Amino acid sequence: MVKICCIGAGYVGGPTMAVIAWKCPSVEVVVVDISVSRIAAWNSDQLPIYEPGLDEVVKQCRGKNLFFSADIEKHVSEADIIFVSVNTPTKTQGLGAGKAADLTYWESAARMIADVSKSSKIVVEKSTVPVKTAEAIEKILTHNSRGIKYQILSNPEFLAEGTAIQDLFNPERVLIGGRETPDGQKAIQALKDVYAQWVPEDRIISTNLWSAELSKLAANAFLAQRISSVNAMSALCEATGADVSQVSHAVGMDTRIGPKFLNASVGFGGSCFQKDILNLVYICECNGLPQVANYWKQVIKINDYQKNRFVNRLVSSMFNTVSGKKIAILGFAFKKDTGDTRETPAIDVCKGLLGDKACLSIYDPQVTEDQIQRDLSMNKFNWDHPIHLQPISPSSVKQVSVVWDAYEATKDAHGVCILTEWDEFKTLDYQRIFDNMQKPAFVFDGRNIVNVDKLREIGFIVYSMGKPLDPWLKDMPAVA
Ligand SMILES: NC(=O)C1=CN([C@@H]2O[C@H](COP(=O)(O)OP(=O)(O)OC[C@H]3O[C@@H](n4cnc5c(N)ncnc54)[C@H](O)[C@@H]3O)[C@@H](O)[C@H]2O)C=CC1
Ligand SMILES: O=C(O)[C@H]1O[C@H](OP(=O)(O)OP(=O)(O)OC[C@H]2O[C@@H](n3ccc(=O)[nH]c3=O)[C@H](O)[C@@H]2O)[C@H](O)[C@@H](O)[C@@H]1O
Repeated sequence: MVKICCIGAGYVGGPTMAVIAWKCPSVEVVVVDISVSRIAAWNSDQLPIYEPGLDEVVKQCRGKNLFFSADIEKHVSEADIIFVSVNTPTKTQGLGAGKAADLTYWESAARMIADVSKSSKIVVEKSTVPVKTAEAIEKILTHNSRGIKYQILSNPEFLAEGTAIQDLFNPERVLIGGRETPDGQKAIQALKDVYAQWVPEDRIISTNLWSAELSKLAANAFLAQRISSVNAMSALCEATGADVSQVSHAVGMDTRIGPKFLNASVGFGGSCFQKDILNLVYICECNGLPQVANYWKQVIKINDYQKNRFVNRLVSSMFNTVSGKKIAILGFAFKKDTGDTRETPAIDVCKGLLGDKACLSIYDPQVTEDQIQRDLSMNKFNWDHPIHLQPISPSSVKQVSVVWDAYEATKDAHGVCILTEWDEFKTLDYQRIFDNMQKPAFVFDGRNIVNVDKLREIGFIVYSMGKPLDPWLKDMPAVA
């Protein structure tokens, strides 16, 4: 029986291994983590992450060929294939701070593998890492090998949160990079054999190590670039009276461009887009390519501009002050169908409004009060570390209350901000919300999910990203 061990029981390690276990009953899969509480949660009825369809897959396999354990060394030493899916956050200090990937967790995992291994291993990079990381890992392993052979593979993950199980069941491609040596090719084949249990062979592609590592950074950069492109257009739409949804539709009908990933928004979030682009920028700079670095930097700059623009629109349309005003925040997760708040645009928008002394009442169906308070009091980049190593939230932010109902959040509010596109926000009783708000009542839709005409009929002043402006907003001072 092939034994797989995955180091890192997070958003990638957990679902990916659960699906491998489900699809490969003859493989034993153990997921290990330094966070004991996370492992306990994986072994309970309340999984540590919310992902549609995940519960069922875990329940079917757990205890049969899928295990979650904090006994890292035992399971690493017994495994044939070791996936490493640990955090690779942006460095906060020292060389490359604010850009380079922090490989501390990766390196400590690699050293531990070298310490405990007694047989040959295939070590698979599942985390997103800088190009050439495999070389560094190879050096750590071989310099400490005591005669044991290691093959390093790069097998980046392309799943998106909220659709992870669907993406893993039916991936558009599985990418495996390895050494172009006979041993390297043998290792690629061994991993191919696992995926081939359910992925059609033509979708499993193999490349050299560096192409696989770079393809992952490139894919995320291209995706984020699309969003920044459409968001840049949204600003121009507002200035000219064009409607960004109509522009996206018309542009996306060109099959060379395609219709997906062209929704204007308050900005992209999530744990990876910004981190991976910063990482790419750093790699370009280190390779003497400042023009290329600057090109990709713009994707992040437009994203920051979009979040600022949203806050400025809000404040300027509410008589240039939100001091002491209740603002309802609907949605805090970085996208729907996840409870993940890493780099969610809601953090920047909320901090912007708090900076103008607003009182926020926040509702998200999947995010806890504790998480929101932590996010609003934590420094940038401190969030992407193992939970037990994160700073303890100093004190809760006083002007923030977290409620469990959209109607409660909006009661007596001056304005409503929609920051996550949860389906339930599309079907709220907006007449009821209007009746219970201060007047004039504002809606700022950062996800373009409400029916603008209907809301205006009710009496709301509505701002929707990239849509023709409400006459009220046209008269307000120009914004950034
Ligand atoms: N979240 C996502 O949708 C995707 C993430 N990725 C990449 O996958 C990697 C992991 O991301 P997530 O799963 O989202 O992070 P995560 O934070 O949810 O999970 C990482 C886990 O690794 C554990 N860990 C850290 N160091 C460890 C060590 N030395 N030994 C054992 N466990 C250790 C942490 O306690 C944590 O539970 C990152 O490189 C990310 O860029 C790639 C594709 C999608
Ligand atoms: O490396 C990763 O972590 C993953 O990053 C993204 O997945 P994810 O961040 O989970 O979610 P996306 O659906 O890509 O959304 C990212 C952000 O962009 C925003 N977005 C997305 C699409 C769009 O048209 N407009 C838009 O603003 C979303 O609301 C969200 O805030 C990629 O889609 C995955 O392929 C990749 O594996």
